[in-house]
This record gives sequence, C-alpha cells and structure tokens, in this order.
Amino acid sequence: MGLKTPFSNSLTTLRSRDLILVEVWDQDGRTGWGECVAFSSPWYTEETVGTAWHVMESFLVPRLLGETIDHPEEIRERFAAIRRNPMAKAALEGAVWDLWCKESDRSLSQSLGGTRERVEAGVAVGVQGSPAEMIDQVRRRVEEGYRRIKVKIRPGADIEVIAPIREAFPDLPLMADANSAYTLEDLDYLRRLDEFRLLMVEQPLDADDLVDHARLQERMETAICLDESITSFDDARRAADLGSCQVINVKPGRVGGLAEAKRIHDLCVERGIRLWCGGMLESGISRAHNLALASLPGFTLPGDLSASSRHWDRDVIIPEATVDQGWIHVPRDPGIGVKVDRERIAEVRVQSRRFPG
Ligand SMILES: O=C(O)CCC(=O)c1ccccc1C(=O)O
Ligand SMILES: [Mg+2]
Repeated sequence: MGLKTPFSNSLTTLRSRDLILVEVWDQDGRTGWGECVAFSSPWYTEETVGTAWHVMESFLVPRLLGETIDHPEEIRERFAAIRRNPMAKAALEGAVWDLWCKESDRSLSQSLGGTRERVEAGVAVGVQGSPAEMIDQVRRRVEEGYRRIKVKIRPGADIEVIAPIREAFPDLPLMADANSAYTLEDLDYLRRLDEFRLLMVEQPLDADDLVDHARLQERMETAICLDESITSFDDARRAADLGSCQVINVKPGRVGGLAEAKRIHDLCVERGIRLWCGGMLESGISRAHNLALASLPGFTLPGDLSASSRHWDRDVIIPEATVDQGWIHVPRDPGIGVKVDRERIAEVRVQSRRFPG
C-alpha cells in the first residue's frame, strides 16, 4: 500500500508498505484476521516480509493447521520451539485471537482484560528536511487533535529540531524517537535533551544495549522508553531489573503476540514501568489489535495510535479508524470489531497462498 507521504527516521525512508495479512478459518467457517508488521527490509529488526512468509509457511502454519486450539494463549507454547521471528508468530496468533473472540462473542478488548472504551491518540512525525518543515508538520498534527506528538530524531537533526518545537509549543506533550541512532559516547550530548521537558526519549541506543541504556538512564533526567530492545517478557524483566528504562513501547508484533504483550503489561504494572502501544505504519487490521491492547489499564500514556487517514488513502477496514478530539474508540463488536474490506485487499494484493493448498 502506498503511503500518502514518505516517512523517514534515523535509518530509512519508507514510501510504501508491504504487509502480510492472515485470515484463519474454523470448522464452522468463521474467520479471524491478523497482520504481519515486518518491513520489506531488515532496518527495524531482523525480520522482513520475505523471512516472515518463509517462517510462517514452513514452520508456523504447520503447527496450527488442523489442530484443536482451546485458547489463543496456547499458541505461545506451540511456537516456542521456533526461535524468535516474533512478527511472523504474532500475525498468526492475532488472527486466532480474532477468531476465538468471535466464537465466544466477545470483543478482543474484553477478552484481553481491557477497561477503556476509548484511548488517547498520539502520532509520530518523521524526520523532515528542515526544522521549519518539522514545526509545520507538528502544527498540523496538533490541529488534528493528537494528544501527544513524537518526532523522529537523528544525529544532526535532534536538538536543532526539538528546541524550536518546544519554543513554539511550550506545553505540548512531546517526545523523541531515535531508533538507535546514538551510543554511550553521546552521553553528555544526550543529557542536553533534559532541558526540553520531553515526556521521554525512545530507543536512543542499540537494540542489544540494555546495560548501556541503564547507564544512560542513571545520568539522564528524561525518561528512557525502550522499543527495539524489548522483544519478550524476559527482555522487559531484565530491563526492569537493570533500570534500563522507565517506559516501554509495546508492539504485539515485536514481542511475538498479544499473549506475550499482556504478560509484559502485567509485569510492568507490578514493576512501575509505564506503557504505551506503539505503531508500525500498519493497516487497520493491526491497528484494531493495538487498540484492544491499549485499552488495558497499564497503558497509561497515549500511543502511536493514529487515524487510518494519517497514512492511507483507503484503509483495509470498515469503518476506518478516526480521531475525535484526540480520542480513538476501541472497537466493541466481537473480535477486532471492524469489518475487513475484501474489495480493497483485492486491489492491493500481490500474492496469496491458502493452506491446506
Ligand atoms: O505511527 C506509527 O505507526 C509508528 C511510527 C514509528 O515511530 C515507527 C514506524 C515504523 C517502525 C518503527 C517505528 C518506531 O516506533 O520506531
Ligand atoms: Mg520506536
């Protein structure tokens, strides 16, 4: 699907988005939907659309096909013999959650233990050509009602970008995401971000640097939020033990599914780590899963949960997700609570495979 406008971060520029959508059937012909949020190239994590397709068809689908599944939480165990590949796993698990909720006539939010009927909408703004363009983009998003703005930063476009935004919007809930663009050698430089009263700085250091993030957090006032570093419950536990962060951005795809996301939620509530639900420039199917997750009580911060129209001319769900005075409704109908627009999918589909073949 073509993005309305290119989206840049410290590592890459995305112009269009390849996604794998998963539909599962039960014995009665009911269906459930999931989405694999891996990108075409491995810039964010090591998974790609290609590796996810391979891992799903060769290793994961055979572990589900024709099997009796009493509860979607069993899938974590079934997939445990396959290492990593969380986005491939989450796509299938998410589809089974949708189907299981529909069979039990409950919304996904309800089934996960959600307590909110609507969640605060936040939005991410990509790296821009100049600070002036950044201010212009931030202003537009504020005017659209978003309650928290995240801006992408990279060396050479960090303080010079943040300072003028803070000056123009003194009270705006503002944060920055570096997608691992810095190292501990930048410690003194990163400490200069403290004066801008950011809600948090997201993933300043490398994905493997839980120890370095702990060192940085010790020396920085601004809360550190981890994204790429947290790929499982155990990563979250280690980050809590080490003091690597005060906040975690949870994405079901990055952690291997909704069941694992819920385990991280429960841990973080207990350990006092604040949570919000991240985004992957995904379609409305994954967003519906995210909205259900974000309705859990521990998700106290606005997530990267924006309207369908933020990135798409036409989304693949009906109705599309909309932002109303900074809020997005959590779907209440059974399962993910939105209808899938098969006509739209047929328009953008480039490849499909059915199991059993
Ligand atoms: O609005 C969104 O969907 C999220 C924007 C975003 O920051 C992002 C988008 C794609 C991949 C990674 C990230 C990230 O959170 O780092
Ligand atoms: Mg991020």
